[in-house]
This record gives sequence, structure tokens and C-alpha cells, in this order.
Amino acid sequence: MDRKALRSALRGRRRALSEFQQKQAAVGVLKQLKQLPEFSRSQKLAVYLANDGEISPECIVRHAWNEGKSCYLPVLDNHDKTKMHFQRYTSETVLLPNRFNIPEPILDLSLCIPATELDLVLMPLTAFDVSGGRLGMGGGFYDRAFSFVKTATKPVLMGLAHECQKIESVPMADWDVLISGVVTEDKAYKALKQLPK
Ligand SMILES: Nc1nc2c(c(=O)[nH]1)N(C=O)[C@@H](CNc1ccc(C(=O)N[C@@H](CCC(=O)O)C(=O)O)cc1)CN2
Ligand SMILES: Nc1ncnc2c1ncn2[C@@H]1O[C@H](COP(=O)(O)OP(=O)(O)OP(=O)(O)O)[C@@H](O)[C@H]1O
Repeated sequence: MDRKALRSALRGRRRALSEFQQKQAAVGVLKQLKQLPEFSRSQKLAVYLANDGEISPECIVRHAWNEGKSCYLPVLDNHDKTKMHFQRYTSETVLLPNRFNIPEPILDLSLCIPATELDLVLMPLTAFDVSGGRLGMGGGFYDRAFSFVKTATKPVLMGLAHECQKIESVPMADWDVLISGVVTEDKAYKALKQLPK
């Protein structure tokens, strides 16, 4: 299957989950993530607001806030249609739907930090494999924002997904950034074949 067909099939799978399954998954993914030192160590954490059946980081965000960690949300740039920023997210943040109808903070550059300052990025995805392959929504936003990670030690890139989004092998493109692992409601997959960070 090509990337477009895969994306569409896997989006269907995650959208088919019931509200109950989504709630359970949001609880499970926090339980799994809490066991990882990459999470315990992180102070600045990029998250997202679940859309289109994505596994929800809401329990992770609440836990992170309680632990005194700072959370950041992706916010699309007002002019450059290929760019996104990471803006501080607190319980006070006002959210408005962006052009994809995903809620996001109103862009305020003074509340944004460079991607290089994040410790851990929890990335949404449509499909993943156990070797660090990731397929997103097709905008290339995450691939562009974190292309520097190939030569850097920070941040750690980790996908969040439902088990039903795991496939044998994601067909990768040149620009795709490998991720260090994926956390699902059931387990944490650490990608092998990558240099230790
Ligand atoms: N929750 C969440 N937030 C996110 C992302 C994400 O994947 N998940 N993004 C990760 O990149 C960015 C937004 N990227 C997106 C790219 C494409 C589509 C999308 O729905 N595309 C439609 C057609 C879009 C259109 O109306 O033109 C589609 O494919 O059907 C959505 C988000 C930033 N915020
Ligand atoms: N580092 C990059 N520099 C320039 N263009 C890029 C880069 N990364 C991706 N792109 C462009 O973005 C487009 C979409 O890429 P791709 O299909 O891999 O997105 P995705 O991984 O599904 O989405 P996302 O990264 O937003 O979750 C590609 O056509 C590619 O040309």
C-alpha cells in the first residue's frame, strides 16, 4: 500500500474506536509512559490535542502539570503554511480551531520556545512500526520541525498511538525523521537500530 492509502486506512481504524475505548486508552498510555526515564527526566514536553481518533494525551498533560513539568502545543504559523511553533500550554490557555479544525492556542510568539529546547516530543501519528517508522497526517509539519534531530541529541521524539495503528513496516521517505519509540495503551516500543541518546 502507498502512504496515502495507508494513512487513510489507519485513520479509519483509530476513528472506529468507541468513546469508552478512547478513555481507557488515554489512561493506559499515561501508565505506560510513566515507566520511561525519558518521561520522568523531561521538564519541557510537547503534546497535542487529540483529533480524528488520535490517542489523547489529556491524562499525560494533567499528570505533567501536577509534576511541575511544562507542556507545549503545536500552533500553525499565521503566514508560512508549512511551519508550526510550540507554545506554552496551561489550564488558562484559550484555544481556537485552526484551519484543520484542531483546537490550538492563539499564536503568541513570546510564549513559544525553539524546538531545540524541548526535552521530549509526544507526536501524533496515523501508523507506526517497531523500527522508528512513523506516518503522520501528511502535512510534513513534524518532519520539518524536527529534521535537525538527525544530528542532535535533544529532544527525544516519541510517538503516541493506539495498538491498532501498528503495522509491519512504514514506507519511509527521505525526509522522514526516525522516532525513538512509540507508547501505546498497552506497551512502550523502543526502536532498535538507533544510536543511544
Ligand atoms: N492533534 C494534532 N494536532 C496537530 C497535528 C496532528 O497530526 N494532530 N499536526 C501534525 O502535522 C499539525 C496539523 N497537521 C495536519 C495536517 C493535515 C490534516 C488534515 O486533516 N488533512 C485533511 C485535509 C486538510 C484540508 O482541509 O486541506 C485530510 O487529510 O483529510 C490535519 C492536521 C499540527 N497539529
Ligand atoms: N524536512 C523537510 N523539508 C522540506 N519538506 C519536507 C520536510 N519534511 C517533509 N516535507 C514535505 O512535507 C510533505 C508531507 O510529508 P509526509 O507525508 O512525510 O508527512 P507526515 O509525516 O505524514 O506528516 P507530519 O510530519 O506533519 O505528521 C512531503 O511532501 C514533503 O515534501
